[in-house]
Amino acid sequence: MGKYKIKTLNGISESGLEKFGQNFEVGEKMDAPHGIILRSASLHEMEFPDSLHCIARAGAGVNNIPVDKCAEKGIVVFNTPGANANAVKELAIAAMLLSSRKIVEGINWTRSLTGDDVPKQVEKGKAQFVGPEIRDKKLGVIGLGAIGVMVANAAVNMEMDVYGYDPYISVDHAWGLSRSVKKANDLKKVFKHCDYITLHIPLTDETKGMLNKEAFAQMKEGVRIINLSRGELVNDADMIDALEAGIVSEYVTDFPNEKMINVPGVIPVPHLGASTPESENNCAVMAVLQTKDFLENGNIRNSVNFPVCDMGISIVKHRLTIAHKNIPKMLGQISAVLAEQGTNIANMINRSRGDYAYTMVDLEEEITDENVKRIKDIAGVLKVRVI
Ligand SMILES: NC(=O)C1=CN([C@@H]2O[C@H](COP(=O)(O)OP(=O)(O)OC[C@H]3O[C@@H](n4cnc5c(N)ncnc54)[C@H](O)[C@@H]3O)[C@@H](O)[C@H]2O)C=CC1
Ligand SMILES: O=C(O)C(=O)COP(=O)(O)O
Repeated sequence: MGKYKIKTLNGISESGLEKFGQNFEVGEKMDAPHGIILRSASLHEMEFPDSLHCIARAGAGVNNIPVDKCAEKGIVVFNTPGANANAVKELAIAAMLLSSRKIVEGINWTRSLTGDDVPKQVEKGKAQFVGPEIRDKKLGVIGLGAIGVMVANAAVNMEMDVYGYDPYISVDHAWGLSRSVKKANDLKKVFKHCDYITLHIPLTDETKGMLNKEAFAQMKEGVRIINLSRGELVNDADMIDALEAGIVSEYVTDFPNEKMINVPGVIPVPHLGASTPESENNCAVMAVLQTKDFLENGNIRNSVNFPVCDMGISIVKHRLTIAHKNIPKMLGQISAVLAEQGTNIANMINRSRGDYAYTMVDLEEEITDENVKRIKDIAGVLKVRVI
């Protein structure tokens, strides 16, 4: 076959793209791509061509991708877990300090000073920018994944009293969490006790609008809220009311919109969470290597809609990969087609995840086009590739 075609959306770091190598053609304009690599661009309105096998989000959040629609078409969606977590952790710490110490107002005021006695004006005027330290304050971390764990641990190191809430925490992340972080069994505990609350959860149907009127009503007066996760996790109208009422004293958001940018107490940041050279490189390298391994060998790592499935480098005549529904009799029907052709199966694995499954078959002989079509026609088969 010819070269694999990769379409890029958003600026993807060159240090990642160069890892594709000779077998790949990469560019913003690409007809009938086999893969797409992107950051935050929305794919919700995009029509996916039949050629498309995979989409890689160089980053964490996949709410810009119609993940279920992709699964239905057998398109594997990847992300790059943890690759930008340190960048977001550092901004979260900065955000807590920005929300406390009136740094932005102070800088803006200082820049407005004129005359030849600026040092004198500074000393006289600084009293208006007093703000509290974060040490000994209570911080609630909602979501203890790659970022939340790092933020919680860093806050412990800054001598904060940290509460963590995550009903779905993974074993690995639980292992990484400082023992000083207190477990909050419900959000009420976080809302009631915390002076700072930081969100590190994905945007899903469950989490949309999590911080709303009811939530604000339970919070400590003057709470500072950090949202480097997604704008829609917070109900904007309710946040504006909570700011006006003094329940929330400061709201740092990495996802500002036209309603919020000039509201007093809002500190709007232009989605800078992952904007460091280190995290842009990490994400791009991971997204590229996962895409390359999938297209060249059919292996799946870090997908958000298909299971982990890995048979190493393909060294046989042909490797067949089949994305299909997780329903009975699939393996039997696939192997029946191969048996009828008299083809020996050298190796085969099948993995499932929720409603979807993935099967890889190494064959010692070529499979005929007709038999590939027969496998494609099995009810429940979503996509078949011969590598
Ligand atoms: N501002 C930026 O540039 C960036 C923003 N993000 C956002 O941060 C989010 C988190 O990123 P990671 O920590 O890397 O993801 P992650 O998948 O490692 O962690 C998410 C955590 O949230 C937990 N969670 C899910 N639903 C929850 C709920 N209802 N209540 C409490 N916890 C819940 C999960 O169990 C998981 O531990 C991303 O989904 C993305 O939206 C991520 C990277 C950069
Ligand atoms: O990884 C994420 O979820 C982010 O929000 C980062 O977005 P970006 O890649 O900087 O457009």
